[in-house]
Amino acid sequence: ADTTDEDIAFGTGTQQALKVGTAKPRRYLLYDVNPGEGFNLRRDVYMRVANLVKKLQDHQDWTLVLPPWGRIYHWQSRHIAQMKIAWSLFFDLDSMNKHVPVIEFEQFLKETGQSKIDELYYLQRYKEGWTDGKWEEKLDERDCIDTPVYKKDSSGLYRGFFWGYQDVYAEKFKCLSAQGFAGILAPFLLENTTARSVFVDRAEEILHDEFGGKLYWDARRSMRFSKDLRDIADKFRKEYLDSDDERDNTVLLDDWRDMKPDPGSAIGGPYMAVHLRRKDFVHSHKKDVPSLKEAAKQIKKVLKKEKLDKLFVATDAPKVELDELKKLMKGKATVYNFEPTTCIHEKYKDGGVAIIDQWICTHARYFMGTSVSTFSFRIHDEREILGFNPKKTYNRFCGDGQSKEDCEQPTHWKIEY
Ligand SMILES: C[C@@H]1O[C@H](OP(=O)(O)OP(=O)(O)OC[C@H]2O[C@@H](n3cnc4c(=O)[nH]c(N)nc43)[C@H](O)[C@@H]2O)[C@@H](O)[C@H](O)[C@@H]1O
Repeated sequence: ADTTDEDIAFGTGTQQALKVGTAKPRRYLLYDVNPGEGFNLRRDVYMRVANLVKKLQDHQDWTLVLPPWGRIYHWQSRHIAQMKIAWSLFFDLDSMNKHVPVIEFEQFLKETGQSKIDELYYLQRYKEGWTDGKWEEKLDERDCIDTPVYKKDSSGLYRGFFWGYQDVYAEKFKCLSAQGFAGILAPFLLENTTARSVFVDRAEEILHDEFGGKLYWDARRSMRFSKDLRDIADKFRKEYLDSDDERDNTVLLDDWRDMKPDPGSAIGGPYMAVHLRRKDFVHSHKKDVPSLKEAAKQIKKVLKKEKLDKLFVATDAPKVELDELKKLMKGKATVYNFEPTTCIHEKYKDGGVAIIDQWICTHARYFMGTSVSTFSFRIHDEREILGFNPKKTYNRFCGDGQSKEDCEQPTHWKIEY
């Protein structure tokens, strides 16, 4: 079963001498997420798929192809080109590669020398929902529930958005009803198909194999931000917030696998940071998202308790709201927010600016986020990785008039090393 094309070509007599030729050819797993999802949920889906690749790697040589960034609803700066963005603009690919092999989509095109994806599977739920009210893991080829976003052209090839690469097509397309953990796809990919490149779209349909387990955290820890973005954020910390890694005890070792700080060892810079998610959250999470007046009240309470007088605000709020918050904080704290230069904004785009905000929040002495925002959750993880005291991390704003019991604080997820 392990015979490869090379073995056949060279015949069995030369097999001994050509051991090197017995390696199976590299297979590629591509994936994408529902277009409506935001940046930080997409990062979570990456981790699920990365750990699927980890599983596949036990059997065959699979490489994960990273879906170019673009067309994200929240990236609203229309004057900036925000398509076909490489992962390396945001993340440190060397770090990610220490967990599983990953390449950019353009590298995939180069390596395969064509614009073809062999097989495309579009994940969807089961039309009938759970059978007998029971949840079970299952995976089946089914008719598409919704009208497919990929269409057959006159030569029988499947065309679609493919991240804006117009030449790209898939040779085969199927809808796949999936209910279960990411690993459910492993037997399917190993046994039901021999295609060299397989694209799984709507990968958010599958769940983490072991949420909060060692592999979960390995994938998470490997997802370091790019050095450029960290440097910009670090410069801001130093210039405005009296914060640097030596003093704050947040030194980053070159290799994430070597990092295992004692919980509570990271002190952070002498400022409080908040992630104040506004826009759609103001309406969609009304109960849990405070008015600006209430937010200011809650911030002041912490500043007093923590004896801090600097506040860093990360927010998607329009300028008028931020100005209002600044007014409300007058006399209690100096308020800082990161405003990119045109050059930084154009180069690193809305995604990069958001990462800079996250990295500054990560290094604060005390952090308070917004309920159920994945943007805040990723800051929690980052602070956990650096070794902050969980009491200074897992905090969130409460809604106006929300009782303490109703304002459940975020869960503390401990790293499994
Ligand atoms: C309910 C769901 O909420 C999810 O949002 P949620 O988890 O907060 O978090 P994200 O999935 O990251 O989406 C929010 C996006 O808004 C921008 N944004 C939010 N807060 C900040 C901030 O403090 N600074 C900067 N620079 N940008 C911010 C940024 O582009 C970020 O990726 C959405 O992704 C889903 O589409 C859905 O709406």
